[in-house]
Amino acid sequence: MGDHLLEVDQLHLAIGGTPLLADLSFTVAEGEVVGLVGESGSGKTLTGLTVMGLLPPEATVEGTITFAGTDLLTASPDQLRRLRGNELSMIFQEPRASLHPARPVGRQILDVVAAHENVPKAQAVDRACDLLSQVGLPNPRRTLTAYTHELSGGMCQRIMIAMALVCRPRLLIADEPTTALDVTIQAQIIDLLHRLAEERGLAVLLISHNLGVVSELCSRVITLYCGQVVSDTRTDNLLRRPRHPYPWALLQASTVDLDSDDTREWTGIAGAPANPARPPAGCRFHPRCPHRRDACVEAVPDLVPDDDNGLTRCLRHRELELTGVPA
Ligand SMILES: Nc1ncnc2c1ncn2[C@@H]1O[C@H](COP(=O)(O)OP(=O)(O)OP(=O)(O)O)[C@@H](O)[C@H]1O
Repeated sequence: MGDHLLEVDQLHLAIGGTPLLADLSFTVAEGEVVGLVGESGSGKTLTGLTVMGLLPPEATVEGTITFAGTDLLTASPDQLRRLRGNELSMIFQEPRASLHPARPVGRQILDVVAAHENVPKAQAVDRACDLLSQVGLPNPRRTLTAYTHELSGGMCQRIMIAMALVCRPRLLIADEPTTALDVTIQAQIIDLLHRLAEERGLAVLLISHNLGVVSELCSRVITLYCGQVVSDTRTDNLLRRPRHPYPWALLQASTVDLDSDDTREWTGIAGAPANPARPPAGCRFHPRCPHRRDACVEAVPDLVPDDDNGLTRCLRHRELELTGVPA
């Protein structure tokens, strides 16, 4: 396990005494592009914020988060600043909300460059232009003088990605980076992330509820349900033959079609998501699971190796024959 860039182990998170993430464990290797999926409220964003150390003061965290060999939960403030400022970056769903509306975007990018690199202004401008070209923005010098209201959502997201790249991160946590964008622009942002991952060896943790996005970009998918990992497996295996009834239900409920350009968002599955503050006894998914047995109500399943070299949290994962989506 030592060669993982990020290793989250038995993470428990509570905010104001309310448990929200439970026994969460996963890894991301150097250069790996991994999806983190689940319905709204399953804990995806909180997982990203916990790794970034962006939690409110009333949060309590247990477990370990090791990034490039350093435990982020016990590291000194200096170490954390260095890692979180330089090697770890996060981008969010609403790029416009992350940018200041009354300052030219160039000023905001130059602030980030200045915070990371001690270079003269002309060189900082060159560096900002170079980053804007790298994220596919035409006419970077003109873009530097623009305000967010003059730019499209896709352009704002490219600018956020450029700002995340200033510090040459090894891991980018991208939280629903395409959700607020129309389908054509979504595809362009996915292509951009794909190119950056390949060219820079950048590891990406892609948070999404969109199976299409995840299947195009990610080699592995981690599925969260009610603050827990229920499945962690290669994307092709998940699509071909899910081992856990929750990702299976997500696939069935989705309009995933690997040959079409539709938005491929899942349309919801029967029943309401369980509340991590008051999780059901036994398997947290059992109240919604069409495959449950009495044992599922009583015993808490562990996340265990499955027959695909993945991990599954289901007592019945070896006996269930769940169908995926056509290749
Ligand atoms: N600061 C907070 N204080 C208390 N509860 C919170 C806080 N932030 C999030 N939660 C709760 O934690 C749970 C997980 O939230 P999170 O935002 O991680 O979900 P998500 O999977 O990212 O969902 P979405 O797709 O809607 O963004 C939700 O029930 C949410 O209401």
